[in-house]
Amino acid sequence: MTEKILAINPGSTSTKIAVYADCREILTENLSHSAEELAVFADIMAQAPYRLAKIREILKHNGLSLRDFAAVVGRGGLLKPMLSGTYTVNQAMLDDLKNARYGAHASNLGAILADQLAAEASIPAYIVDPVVVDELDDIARITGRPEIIKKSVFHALNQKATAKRFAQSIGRKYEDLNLVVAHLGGGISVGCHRQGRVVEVNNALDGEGPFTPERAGTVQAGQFVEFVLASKLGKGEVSKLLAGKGGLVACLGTNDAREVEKRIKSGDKEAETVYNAMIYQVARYIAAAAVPVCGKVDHIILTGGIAYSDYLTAKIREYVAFIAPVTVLPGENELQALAEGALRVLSGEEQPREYR
Ligand SMILES: Nc1ncnc2c1ncn2[C@@H]1O[C@H](COP(=O)(O)OP(=O)(O)O)[C@@H](O)[C@H]1O
Ligand SMILES: CCCC(=O)OP(=O)(O)O
Repeated sequence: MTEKILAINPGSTSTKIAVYADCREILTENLSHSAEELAVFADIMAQAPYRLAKIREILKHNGLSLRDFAAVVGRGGLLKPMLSGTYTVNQAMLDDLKNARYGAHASNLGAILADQLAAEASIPAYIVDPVVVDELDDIARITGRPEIIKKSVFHALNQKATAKRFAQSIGRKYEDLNLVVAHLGGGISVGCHRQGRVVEVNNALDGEGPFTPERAGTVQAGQFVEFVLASKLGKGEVSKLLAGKGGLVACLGTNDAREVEKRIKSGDKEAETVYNAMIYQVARYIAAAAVPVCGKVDHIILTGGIAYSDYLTAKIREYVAFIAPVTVLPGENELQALAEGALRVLSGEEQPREYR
């Protein structure tokens, strides 16, 4: 029997949804939310009714009822560190997300929206490979301050789905390869996938890694402390300096890499200098991600929205081709990966995991 799945991927500036009949996509929509639209909400949780109404409109417009679905699946947000897999949305998870117990990010809405819609049709709600999938080697967790332990926060869903798809495309098993995967989007994460496990990756949300369209990435800690103390900003505002108002937003006033490239083409030297610096930082993190496998990288994969840029991918290739061949798989496979994760559970191929 054909199982219909509703997949929901809330991002910082968009809500992407898709409907799958088994693994076949029959509808996809990408709703952009402008900064002005979102500015009226006090925090991310307050956006839930607004985003929910938009999803309902799409379903109605396409003649779909929640009763048509076997399950709803959402992107997984900031929760406790978790193993890769499909999780049933439960009360413990909803409580942690609603209270932003492990931090606030748009992905926190994935389980909340999936749960609300699924409850109305008495069908299950799931999340798959949340941003807190943790497969780090223990050595990667240690920092020079014993009270600060590195956390794994990255584009786990797209990184793992893209890496598995790449392995399949070359007739190899994901678990037999050493891959470096760079997700290049609003946030950027660069992971070392050693035989099916992401043993090292920058924390994409928390001031670690290359700077990005909207994040500061790694900044020199001493200077940052001085700046924050002198600024007298509150916690929320300081967090925004790192994620939301950092990177290209801070340096060039836009989070749109396409706009930056237009400026470069029209001779804007400042845009060129900043964008090239971001590219250089991504390349450095790719080289660093070769360390856990002592340089024995089978392949480097560039993915995410900015990987559509020939300008950027050509420059990264130039920097890192000495390590391993580079393949560009632009965009993200997140909605498909969500649907596949739900289907594996519905078909009995995989047991859903429980969040405790
Ligand atoms: N053809 C393109 N060339 C360069 N940048 C692009 C292109 N298409 C999308 N982008 C950029 O990709 C970024 C968003 O990537 P995406 O992976 O969708 O983000 P997120 O990680 O927030 O889901 C934006 O900065 C956007 O400008
Ligand atoms: C929270 C880590 C994943 C991430 O950065 O997602 P976006 O790039 O979609 O903000």
